[in-house]
Amino acid sequence: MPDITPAERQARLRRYQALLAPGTPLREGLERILHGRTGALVVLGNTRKVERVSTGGFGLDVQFTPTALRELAKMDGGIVLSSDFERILAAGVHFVPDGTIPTVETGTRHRTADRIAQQTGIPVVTVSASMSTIALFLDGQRHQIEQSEQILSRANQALATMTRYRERLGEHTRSLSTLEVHDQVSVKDVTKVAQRIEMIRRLESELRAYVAALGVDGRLLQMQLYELTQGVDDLATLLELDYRPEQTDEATFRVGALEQLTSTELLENLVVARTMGFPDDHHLETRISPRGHRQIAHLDRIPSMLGRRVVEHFGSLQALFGAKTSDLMEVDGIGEGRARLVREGLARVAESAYSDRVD
Ligand SMILES: Nc1ncnc2c1ncn2[C@@H]1O[C@H](COP(=O)(O)OP(=O)(O)OP(=O)(O)O)[C@@H](O)[C@H]1O
Repeated sequence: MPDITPAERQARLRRYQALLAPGTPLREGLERILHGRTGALVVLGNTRKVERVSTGGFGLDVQFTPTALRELAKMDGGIVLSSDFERILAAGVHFVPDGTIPTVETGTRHRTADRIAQQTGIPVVTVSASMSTIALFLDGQRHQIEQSEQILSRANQALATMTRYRERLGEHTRSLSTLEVHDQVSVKDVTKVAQRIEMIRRLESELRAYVAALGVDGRLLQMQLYELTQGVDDLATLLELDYRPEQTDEATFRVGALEQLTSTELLENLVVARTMGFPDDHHLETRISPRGHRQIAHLDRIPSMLGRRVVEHFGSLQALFGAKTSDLMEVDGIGEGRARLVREGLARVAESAYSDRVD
């Protein structure tokens, strides 16, 4: 395969995993072959390069159906599908890829599949008669196509971890809110929230891969994932708006920058602080004050544009806490009703902070 970025490689893998996910016609055909205890070698597309490594067999060009695939797999040799996977173009094909292409596979079916995929750039799926497994050969790598139960058990573990991460994120943001009211936030308190956001994002990407591989069996998981990740991106944005140092621009202060860290680095608060863009003169204990975006965004019935305007007018959460209804009415778009809503909302935030303990 010509040079492709790791992200493109990942996207390509996801696309083929989705094609092979439970519930798709291709997966159904492969499952039938698996349960019939025969094997198969299926080339997922037809190009000049594929033709060049194909010999013998029967030209068919018939509609793809799971049953047809299962029946044709009984023949010796491999099967070629059209590039849109809608038609079976040939069966009983003997493939002769370049024998010098390195492969770690042992059986002839799997060695051939690996080499065809490497030589032509077209993915190949195998069903192993002896091992009862389905594998996808793509970009020089073998990917096991697992049964839903196996994927689900790992996905459920990841989901349980995600639930714990989400709880911890909730604890850290509540504690941040309390500290904000007392104007006692330090760099460390913000990095702790950012670190949890990044951990959730990492796990989310793992769980998305499970959802893709599970196909129809992944619907419940998808809904649970949606619930658990809701609001996380907004939180990251609000954190950036609240704590971006004066002299720093938007591109240099980003929670998203944490994606470049290794999992060990992500646990180091100081590394997190530097990576997300706190300047060198900020230490973990350096006091910082929020502008108030996050607190205003959580107030009911205040549209976000208006909320931003209020924050920009006052400049800091502390100034907002000190604002009277008449001060708030100086902001364009804020009448007496909304000014009261903001006042009462902020008073509730302050009250709940005084009833919470800060740890
Ligand atoms: N070059 C090839 N072209 C097409 N089909 C092939 C080729 N080589 C092997 N096969 C298919 O694979 C079948 C079994 O091969 P073999 O058992 O050696 O491979 P394997 O990789 O160990 O597969 P399995 O795990 O299914 O036993 C052959 O009967 C044939 O249908």
